[in-house]
Amino acid sequence: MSTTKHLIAPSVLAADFARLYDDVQMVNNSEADWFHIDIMDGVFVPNISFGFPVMQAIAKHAQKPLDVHLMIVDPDRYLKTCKDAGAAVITVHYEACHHLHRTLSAIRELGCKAGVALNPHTPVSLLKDVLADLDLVCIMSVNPGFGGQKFIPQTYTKIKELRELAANVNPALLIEIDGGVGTGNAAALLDAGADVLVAGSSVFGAADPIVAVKELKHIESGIQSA
Ligand SMILES: O=C(CO)[C@H](O)[C@H](O)COP(=O)(O)O
Ligand SMILES: [Co+2]
Repeated sequence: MSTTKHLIAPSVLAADFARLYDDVQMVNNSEADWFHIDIMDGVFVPNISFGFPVMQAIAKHAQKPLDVHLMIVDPDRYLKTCKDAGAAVITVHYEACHHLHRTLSAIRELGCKAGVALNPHTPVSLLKDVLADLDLVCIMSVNPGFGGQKFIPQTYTKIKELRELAANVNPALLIEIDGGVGTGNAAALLDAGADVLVAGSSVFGAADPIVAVKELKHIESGIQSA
């Protein structure tokens, strides 16, 4: 039986913030691999989610790595705070960085995995000269700022383009898809070359979130592994 290689990262943005401890335990007890933590500043995106004190509270009880998605301007200001609050992966937005190579080096110097997120309008080709300095690229399949939005189909092409671009420079690069992911598009995303699936509303909005995670975890890519 082929073991699934892809990772599932439930987005806490879609959790019940009035019962956050219970939702953290749900993720701990599920087959999820990471916690996806969406930090929004109301400037880079037209929404404010939560900050580092809430992230620290999640980290206290989380039994899986925290995959932090910084949707904030000038993220260099908060890299150490983010690390100290428990981040394992820190993803900054390409569109929010003036000196991306320096920011990625700073994330790695903190001991975290370095990720870059691309808005739907941002081509993967812009990452050409930093691909070797990256552990993860988060391809936004919605416009960032809100959960529960409609998946943007152009994402499939972007995944294939990125996989090709990174093939020689960084074959181990993790491609993460964030926004509108569920059982309806997961197999096609894996076929296109995705490694990590972020899922907010399709998990926390499900009748049984544990089952929803299990279904995403056990979805097989249609392409037989070589
Ligand atoms: O980064 C995000 C929004 O900016 C969220 O991670 C993303 O939307 C996941 O939520 P959903 O699965 O409900 O779309
Ligand atoms: Co996100």
